[in-house]
Amino acid sequence: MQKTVAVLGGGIGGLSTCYHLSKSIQVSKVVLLEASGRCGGWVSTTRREDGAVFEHGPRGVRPAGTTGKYILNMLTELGLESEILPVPHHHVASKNRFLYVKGQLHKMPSGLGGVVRTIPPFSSPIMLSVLKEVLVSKGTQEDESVHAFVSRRLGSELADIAIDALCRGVFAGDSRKLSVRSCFPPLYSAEKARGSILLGMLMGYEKRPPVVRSALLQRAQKERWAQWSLRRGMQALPEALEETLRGHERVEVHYNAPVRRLDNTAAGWEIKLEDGSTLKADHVISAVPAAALAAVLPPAAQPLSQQLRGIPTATVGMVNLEFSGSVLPVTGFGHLVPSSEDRGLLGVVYDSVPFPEHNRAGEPTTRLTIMMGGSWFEEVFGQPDHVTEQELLDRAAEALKTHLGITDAPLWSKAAVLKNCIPQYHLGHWKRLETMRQYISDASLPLSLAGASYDGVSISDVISSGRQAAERLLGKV
Ligand SMILES: Cc1cc2nc3c(=O)[nH]c(=O)nc-3n(C[C@H](O)[C@H](O)[C@H](O)COP(=O)(O)OP(=O)(O)OC[C@H]3O[C@@H](n4cnc5c(N)ncnc54)[C@H](O)[C@@H]3O)c2cc1C
Ligand SMILES: C=Cc1c2[nH]c(c1C)Cc1[nH]c(c(CCC(=O)O)c1C)Cc1[nH]c(c(C)c1CCC(=O)O)Cc1[nH]c(c(C)c1C=C)C2
Repeated sequence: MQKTVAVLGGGIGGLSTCYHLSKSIQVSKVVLLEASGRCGGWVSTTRREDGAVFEHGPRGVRPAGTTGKYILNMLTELGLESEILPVPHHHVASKNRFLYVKGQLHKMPSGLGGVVRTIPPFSSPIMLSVLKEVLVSKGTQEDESVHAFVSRRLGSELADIAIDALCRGVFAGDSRKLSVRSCFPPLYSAEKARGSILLGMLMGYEKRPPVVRSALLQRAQKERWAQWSLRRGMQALPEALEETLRGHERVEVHYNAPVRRLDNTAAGWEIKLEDGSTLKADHVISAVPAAALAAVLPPAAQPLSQQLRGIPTATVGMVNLEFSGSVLPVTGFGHLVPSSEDRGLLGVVYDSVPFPEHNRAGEPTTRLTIMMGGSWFEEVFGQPDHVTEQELLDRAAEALKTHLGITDAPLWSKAAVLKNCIPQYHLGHWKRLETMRQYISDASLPLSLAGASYDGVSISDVISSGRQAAERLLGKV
């Protein structure tokens, strides 16, 4: 097989796809087509001259699970080992996460002491709900909302407060709409395999593929890393991937190359770009958001486009702030706000706590990120295109004052609306994926799907989706 493969989208998913394709001599040419003038997609870092680093997208990656382990091996291959900033499990940013409920910050229960006692805002010990969970009979539905699943198994209080907030802190989404099967596969699989989340966690619920234990992975396990970032910010990861690809003779990287139309001909794909030029490819791997792929597929693939358009997204209002000195009344990773408390304010990340290395040099400062909107964006702020930076800054300042008592004027700020930045895996997402993949197979379309729209939104999941798309094409899986 000597193929030309076009990869659509230069986010972390598209870059990972190209990286894995480039390792095989079966592919004669890899062409990466990215609409914007930069790589990385939602992975975006501001690096100031005084050394301060601000994240506008992802800020930490979990090394847990197969996908988390795999990415550590990739960091070694990319020569990024010395850049890693690990946060171990015993770090205060791993132990302390807060919920803002009824006008007060509450530390989320953690460790044995935290789960055996009644700790506000909960009215009974979490351990009690967990032990009772073993006795709850197994669900029979093919899918369930995250909220319904947790209410049924662990009680409505945990679902209303903790799980509602968790879904906002990962998907910026609504636990009453998000699918447990697609958003939290371990919970769904544990119940299916063992009849209980607790038993599933204790006894195991799936076979995990072996992962090569590189020296870095062994170090992460020995030091018990909970998450990691990079010294020059998360953007250093797509930059390193891009640099590696640029040095590769079989890879072409095109920026400012928005794909406008895909036509499937007898000789393969004809890819029309915005500038009117056309490229040919034997296979296309799409790593653009589902709706962006739907917009460029030919009319004949309408059933697929319709399914792709059915994957919703959430918009996040994001404000990065820097303050002089130490302004936080508590220390930890940050706090989340359940939707019952404030629909528009999702949470606040205390960036300086896990990553003080990203503070400016020479002067003590505090960096915070306030995240707003998500599934509630339009309801609270109106149309994303009409929301001003000042509105976001004012809303962030109000939250910092009421939640944390911070009234100082910031030294530096940046506000942005991240339109449609997180895909929402709503109830039945798994069935939609099955229908789409069946269509691609039945129609013999030389097309693969990668990126955050399908099988996980975390950096590790998205990198893994690119690797899997490449390996399937190369016949390894
Ligand atoms: C605010 C926020 C915080 C997050 N925090 C974390 C975190 O802490 N940890 C974590 O693990 N994950 C986090 N994530 C999730 C993770 O960052 C994303 O899921 C991931 O970066 C998505 O990568 P992607 O390549 O699938 O998509 P994208 O980043 O959306 O990349 C797609 C690319 O396709 C391009 N494109 C679109 N249309 C076309 C076209 N027609 N032609 C050519 N190119 C096109 C776009 O310009 C873009 O560059 C966060 C995400 C957000 C938004
Ligand atoms: C307040 C909004 C958000 C915060 N982070 C995100 C949003 C929308 C986005 C996000 N955060 C994480 C991921 C990756 C998920 C993964 O599987 O690794 C994404 C897409 C990591 C994460 N953040 C929180 C949790 C519980 C997780 C899962 C992994 C982990 O346990 O570390 C909680 C959390 N997120 C935010 C805050 C303020 C917060 C808790 C205090 C911000």
